[in-house]
Amino acid sequence: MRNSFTDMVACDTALGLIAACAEHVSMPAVSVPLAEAAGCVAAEDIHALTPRPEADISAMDGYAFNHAAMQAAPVGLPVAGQIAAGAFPVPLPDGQALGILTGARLPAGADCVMAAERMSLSRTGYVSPAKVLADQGANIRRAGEEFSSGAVLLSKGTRLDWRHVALLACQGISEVQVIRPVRVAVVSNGAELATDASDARADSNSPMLAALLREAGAEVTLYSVPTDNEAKLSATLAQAWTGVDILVTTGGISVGQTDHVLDALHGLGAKTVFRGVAIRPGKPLTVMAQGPRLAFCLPGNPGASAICALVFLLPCLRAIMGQQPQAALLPGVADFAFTPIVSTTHFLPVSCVPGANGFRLSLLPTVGASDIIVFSRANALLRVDPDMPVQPGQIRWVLPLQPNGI
Ligand SMILES: Nc1nc2c(c(=O)[nH]1)N[C@H]1C(S)=C(S)[C@@H](COP(=O)(O)OP(=O)(O)OC[C@H]3O[C@@H](n4cnc5c(N)ncnc54)[C@H](O)[C@@H]3O)O[C@H]1N2
Ligand code: MOO
Repeated sequence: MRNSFTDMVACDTALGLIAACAEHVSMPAVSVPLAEAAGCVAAEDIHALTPRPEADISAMDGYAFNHAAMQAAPVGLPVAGQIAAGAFPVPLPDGQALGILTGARLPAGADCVMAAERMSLSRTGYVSPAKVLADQGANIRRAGEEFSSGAVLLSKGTRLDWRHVALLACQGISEVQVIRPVRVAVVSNGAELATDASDARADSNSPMLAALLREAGAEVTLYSVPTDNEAKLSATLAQAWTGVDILVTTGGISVGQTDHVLDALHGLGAKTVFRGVAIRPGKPLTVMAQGPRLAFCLPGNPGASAICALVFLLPCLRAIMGQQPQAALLPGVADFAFTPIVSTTHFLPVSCVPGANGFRLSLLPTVGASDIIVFSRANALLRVDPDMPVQPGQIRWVLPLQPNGI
């Protein structure tokens, strides 16, 4: 089978087969300290334990008083004391005002707060509005106005970031149930990766894939097999696949005499999910499975490896971790034409920059599947299906390449 692409599948067929495999893989929930939860995926819906604010509180540093009492007091109300956040206040004494600080709980009996700079304080200790009396209820943040107890704060499958950390921290939550990160082993191979090879090449795919996978929330272990020896490759693949959820290989899957990855995986009992995809670049992409454990065999050409990881591997990872498989796409207006070759889905690195009518998409010059630098010049990836040639002026949707969007 190694030397054949006769059973190559279409792009969407490959995505469908991967999605079906991902359904058989599930990650257990684990508890992590909130401080370490950014980047993890929530394993359950999280509900508010308490309303926010928990009680009626002051929105200003100023004075709390009873509106009717202030209205009826020609020289204002005597200030009986001060309430700061952190202490439970005594009820407002009848016919008096209390100094109050931002965030402090409103004392029973008070129904209005005015900012200190809008009040006059007499030498005798009476406080009154400097100009106009604020409305009843002014400057009070009501209990539960942001959310009530039991409200859904975040849903299962949410990838946590600083926003969710703040939300959970305000509830006093210090531990979160998250989906255990998918464990991935990345194995590069090839005699040219040996540092002492007479024509040595640097391994750029392993660090690239590790960075992509870690960004997506995976736990990554790297292995290198800097030789074309099939037995050594097989031994490392067996070791790498033990205890991980996904094995990722890069290189050694085409039709060359030294391309041993697929045979080695067969030897380890793996079955082919698909061999080859009608895409460019990335045609040799092959996925294999052994029970619920998946092996993504990516091409060695760095550009092809990156695109296969972005388009096929990361959606699988997200699905396994309970997230939407497809990352959000952005619309832009193409300023170029591109005609795909027959029956082939192309992936084009493009630049996506703000223009007069939304984002403008421009094709970047590339030398093809081996190109690395084009990904530093591009900030998005455009999928072009065989029946959807690109025309200038057309709106097309692109996948942002940077983790924080464009
Ligand atoms: N007769 C054919 N030859 C090739 C075909 C084909 O259909 N018929 N397909 C081509 C395509 S498309 C691709 S893509 C490559 C994929 O080949 P492999 O996956 O077997 O990759 P290698 O041959 O091992 O390496 C290709 C290229 O990539 C470099 N490489 C490999 N690993 C790394 C790494 N970890 N970091 C950086 N660069 C790496 C390697 O040095 C080669 O230059 O096959 C075509 N050939
Ligand atoms: O598809 Mo290969 O991945 O063109 O270089």
